[in-house]
Amino acid sequence: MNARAAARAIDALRRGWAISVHAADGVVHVMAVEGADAVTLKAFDPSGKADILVAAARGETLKLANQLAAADPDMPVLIARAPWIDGDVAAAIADPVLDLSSPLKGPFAAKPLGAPAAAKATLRLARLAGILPAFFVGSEGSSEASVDAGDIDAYDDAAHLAIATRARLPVSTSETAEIIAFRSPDEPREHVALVIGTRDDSPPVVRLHSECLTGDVLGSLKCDCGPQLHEALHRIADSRWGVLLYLRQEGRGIGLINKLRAYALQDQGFDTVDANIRLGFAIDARDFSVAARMLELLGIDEVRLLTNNPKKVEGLEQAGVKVAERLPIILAANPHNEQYLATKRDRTGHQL
Ligand SMILES: Nc1nc2c(ncn2[C@@H]2O[C@H](COP(=O)(O)OP(=O)(O)OP(=O)(O)O)[C@@H](O)[C@H]2O)c(=O)[nH]1
Ligand SMILES: [Zn+2]
Repeated sequence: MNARAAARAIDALRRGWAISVHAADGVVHVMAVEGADAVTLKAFDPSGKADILVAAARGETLKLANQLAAADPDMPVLIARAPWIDGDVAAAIADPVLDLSSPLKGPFAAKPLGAPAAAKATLRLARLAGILPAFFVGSEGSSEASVDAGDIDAYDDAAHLAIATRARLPVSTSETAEIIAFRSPDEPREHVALVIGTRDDSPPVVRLHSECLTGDVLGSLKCDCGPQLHEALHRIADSRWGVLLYLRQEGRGIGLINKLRAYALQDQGFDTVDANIRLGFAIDARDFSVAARMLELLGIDEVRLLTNNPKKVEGLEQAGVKVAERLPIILAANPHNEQYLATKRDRTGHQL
């Protein structure tokens, strides 16, 4: 397994370059619909015959299903290219946010997938690259990067995460806090831990906070991230000792731009769960093994976890961290996040 190959493929996709994705059942040559322009598309697909690969959920909105959907509901859908599907139509196929402003014409037709495992691996790359899960699929041609399905899993593996550096960081809740930065050679996201208080043998109060640029930095009222972050720092500072893990898992792991696309869908009336599904992503794409690895590197094997999300407890325990206690972290709603919190309670099992 070669995480470098995945890194190159992700970089190429974000630049709009063609890549090939290999799996046991074959290979697909793809270019992200989102990254393509008239010139690059012409070079990739001179005769305008490249089909379009989309996530299962997007296929459903377009009233299409893959031939293997009965066995695997997550199986991507290959849309047959028709002469009227130009670059603009392809962009509208890729991006559900455009559904209201450019209603899709259709009818679309699904084609059998030549290499289902390679197609699924391609969609996993879309999430890692933070792009829409929609690709032109060309016939054999030159590609800028070549990646194997196994390489993609290696990229996501937290095993290579290591402590890069540490320093004192006085913060408003604790003048004696220490910040510890973590890095993996495989992928560019740098996670940090803030350790507060004096370490002893008791399990620390720990908060796993997933990055939310809009909530943490801009004071967004659409979610509860900013207030939860500050409340967590206070609760940790009031305990004997504790750790805040700041995880670079923006948008529950789909990236900032895709999260903002989910917000645009929320503007159209979809809730946070349906918006993710409509974009073609999991409801929650996070993997808490990164957090577990950070705790391991800090020498912590048992925690008192500040969360309302039972999946965080499960995720940590599965990754080998004992959760001695779950500490709720409940804050007052505001008119903009009332519905978001209700959806967390009713659809994602948060104990609110
Ligand atoms: N995709 C998506 N992500 C969102 C949305 N609103 C907030 N987020 C992201 O959700 C994450 C915040 O989740 P957390 O507060 O860590 O955890 P949680 O799952 O809500 O559980 P708690 O520990 O109970 O707070 C951040 O990465 C936010 O960017 C949304 O509408 N769509
Ligand atoms: Zn938020």
